[in-house]
Amino acid sequence: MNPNAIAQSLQSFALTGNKGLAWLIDPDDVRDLIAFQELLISLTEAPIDFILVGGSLVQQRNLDQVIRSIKSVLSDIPVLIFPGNAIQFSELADGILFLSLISGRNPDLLIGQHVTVAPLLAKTTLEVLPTGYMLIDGGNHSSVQYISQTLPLPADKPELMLATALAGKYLGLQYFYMEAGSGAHQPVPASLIKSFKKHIQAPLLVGGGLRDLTAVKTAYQAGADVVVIGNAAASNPGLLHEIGDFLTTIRISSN
Ligand SMILES: CC(C)=CCC/C(C)=C/CC/C(C)=C/CC/C(C)=C/COP(=O)(O)OP(=O)(O)O
Ligand SMILES: O=P(O)(O)OC[C@@H](O)CO
Ligand SMILES: [Mg+2]
Repeated sequence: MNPNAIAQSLQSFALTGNKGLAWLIDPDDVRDLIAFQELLISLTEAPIDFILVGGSLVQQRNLDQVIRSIKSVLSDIPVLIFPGNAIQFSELADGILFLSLISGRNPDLLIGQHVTVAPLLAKTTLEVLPTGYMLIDGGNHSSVQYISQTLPLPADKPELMLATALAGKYLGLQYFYMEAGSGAHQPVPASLIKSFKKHIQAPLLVGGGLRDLTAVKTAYQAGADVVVIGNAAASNPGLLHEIGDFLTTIRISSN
């Protein structure tokens, strides 16, 4: 496999204006492997660009098993670790979002966990994607906020988000993830996404509280390159098909 395949794919979304779809699987939610395999099989036709695997907590040691299951059914979709901490590491993944929580001031999540896992990463072929992770206030307390013990960026202060993102860019971060928090009451506002994209060309992932196609379209129209769907995919896997149909239509009409 091309060692930069994921980076190139993310860059091409940002360069071409094509839109991407990522499905977030929390390994803690995978308790019944047979039901999980059935869910994967039901999604073989959905045009999912990336599968993210991770969570704020680790309650079971099943990361390898979950990735093996994904690979056995959806072998062509890159699997990226979306780590809450350095424990969430598997050589079976294709890449890792090497998150630095730049909206916060917790050194362990800016550089600490990274030092712990870097020597292991150096021994693998995982693609490492240096990513500025910005937690945005989604109207409720998220697991990320609690676990990280950090304050989210205010949702109505684009200038604070932009200063943070620019600092991340100048530090060399190449990808950005605007996160309202899993299950956010309000997703990241379009105004923040627009403000980011007006000033920064880097690929932008947006997630947290995107529950329906309307919310996803709003994020795309504002400039999100990739949207991340977690909870809503678990309660309604049909949403991934709906987004897929929408993407197929816009990809055809832009050709
Ligand atoms: C680079 C390495 C190894 C670690 C970086 C670790 C960092 C910066 C973490 C940021 C803070 C954090 C706790 C992120 C978690 C992100 C994540 C996987 C969220 C998924 O959603 P959950 O927060 O698990 O949602 P639920 O509460 O719905 O389970
Ligand atoms: O579970 P949801 O609300 O879709 O959030 C997805 C992701 O952004 C969480 O890290
Ligand atoms: Mg979780």
